Formats: sequence, C-alpha cells, structure tokens
Amino acid sequence: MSRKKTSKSKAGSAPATSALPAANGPRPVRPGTARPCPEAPPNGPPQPGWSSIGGGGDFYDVAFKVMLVGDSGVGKTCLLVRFKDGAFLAGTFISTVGIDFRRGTGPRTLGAPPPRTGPCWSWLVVFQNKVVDVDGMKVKLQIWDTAGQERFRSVTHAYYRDAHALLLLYDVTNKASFDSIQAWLTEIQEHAQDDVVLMLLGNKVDSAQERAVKREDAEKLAKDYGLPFMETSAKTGLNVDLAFTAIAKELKQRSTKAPSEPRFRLHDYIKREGRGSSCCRP
Ligand SMILES: Nc1nc2c(ncn2[C@@H]2O[C@H](COP(=O)(O)OP(=O)(O)OP(=O)(O)O)[C@@H](O)[C@H]2O)c(=O)[nH]1
Ligand SMILES: [Mg+2]
Repeated sequence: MSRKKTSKSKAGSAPATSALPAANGPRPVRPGTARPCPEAPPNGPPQPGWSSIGGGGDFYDVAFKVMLVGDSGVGKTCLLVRFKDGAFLAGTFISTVGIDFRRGTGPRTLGAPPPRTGPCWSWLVVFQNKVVDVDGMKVKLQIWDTAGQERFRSVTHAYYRDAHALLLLYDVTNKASFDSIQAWLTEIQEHAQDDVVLMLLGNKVDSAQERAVKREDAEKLAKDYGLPFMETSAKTGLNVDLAFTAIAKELKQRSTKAPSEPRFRLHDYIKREGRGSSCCRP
C-alpha cells in the first residue's frame, strides 16, 4: 500500500516474516518442523499477573500474529468468533473493554468474571489460535481481538508492534466507522511494522437495508491506499474464512517462498475468491 514509511525504532518487534513464538525473540521459519503451541501469549506487552495458558496441543509449522482493529461495534469480536467457532450469537452488544486472552471454546479470564450473556462478547483484548492448512503447511494464526473504544487506544497500541497482519474493520451500516478508517491508518502507520499485511473489511454486509457506506466508496479508499478490500458478514459468514485464509497464505508465502515459486498475490486471490466484492490495486 502507499502508506508513508516512518523511520522509528521498533526494537523487540518481530518482523512480519518471522514465526511465533516471539517470547524468546523471533525464530526462523522451518517448514515441516511442527511444534506444539506455546504455553504463554508470545506477544503483547508483559502484564503483571498474567497466567500462562496453553495452546491446546495444536501443531503447526509457522505461526503469525494477526490483529483485529477498528471502531467499537464494527464486529471485530463477532468476526473472530465466526472464524474460530463458525458461530454468530445475536443479542446485546457487549464491548471489548480491557486486556486478557482466552483460548479454546471458553473464556479464561483473570480478575472479576466477565458478563456471560450477549453475543460475541469479550471484555478484554483476547487472542484465539486457529491453525489453517495452506498448501500442505499448517499455519497458526494467533488472532488478537482488541477493544475499539477510543479510551483503550493507548493500551491496544502496544500490541501493534509485533503484529504480522492487521484486519481493519468498519461497519457498512455505520458511516462514522468508515470515516474513522483514515485515522486508523495513521495509527497503524505509527505503531505497526512497516511491512505489516493490512486488509480492509467492511463488515455487516448482511444488513443491506441499513447500508450507510457505498461499496464503491470503500473500494476507492482501498485503491487509494493500495489495500486489499472485501465486504464481510460475521452474521452469515460471508468472506470471513476467506479473509483469514488470504492473510495466512500471504504470511506463509512471505516466510517460506522459494525463489522459484510464483509469488502469491493477495489482491488477485481475494478478487477471484471473494463473494460480493473485493478489490483494489492502486
Ligand atoms: N447484522 C450484523 N451484526 C453484526 C455483525 N457483526 C457484529 N454484529 C453485531 O454488532 C455488534 C457489535 O459486535 P462486536 O463484535 O461486539 O463489535 P466489536 O468491534 O468487537 O466492538 P468493541 O469490542 O467495542 O471494539 C453486536 O451487537 C453484534 O451482534 C454482522 O456481520 N452483521
Ligand atoms: Mg469486541
């Protein structure tokens, strides 16, 4: 994309081509050497009082940290739940409001228990692991869900620096969330790695009657910034798996591509595979 590069120190951050876990520094990717999931969250700032959680014994060849960002209410948590569990639980919106992580099917929380009602709730920054098969290689995506509320931005910034990919969401029924995208891009430019893989997603496309953001406007924005773009629905599942799979393919190829292998083209892939819409090349 045509984001400006800033010369800033991001010491300690893992480059986008490294494999997780990064707790002991980035490791080179070794295709074919499956290893168990780490016991502790490998990324993010150290938090006093965090207990370690296991990865459930999933094996993988390479692993990457993916973050979901965007305004509060755009559907980040729901998108993650849809991808991880294939579910959409309609109901009261419970915003992600702090920091923690969970794994497997149930939440694991520290401190006071979170509310147990509502849809794709989470009360903290959380991550979920999912291993996807990419051309015979097991790619683990460690997907971090963040709080979209403005007041938590300074906390979530700290998680950007070692993210390999960012899914930037807006809500197609909420113009303000689309208007925030440029500000999000500025934040990303400031806090994320320069070579982070970035994709723009317009979520809630199932709510056609309430649409407030034209697809063409988002396509234009995406084109201006050279971002791959799709409309998604956490409710119906439209393009959700595709978004994560495309990211996994791009990251996997960046880290393991042999010189003779043809380059994976993310824009072309989602354009070909996406339903509804996808674009855009500058
Ligand atoms: N119709 C529709 N509703 C959705 C979709 N995704 C999420 N929602 C609803 O939008 C609301 C917000 O969803 P969340 O996933 O909690 O939003 P979030 O981006 O995680 O919000 P924060 O945690 O505050 O940053 C909930 O009421 C969801 O049920 C979707 O694809 N379609
Ligand atoms: Mg949330």
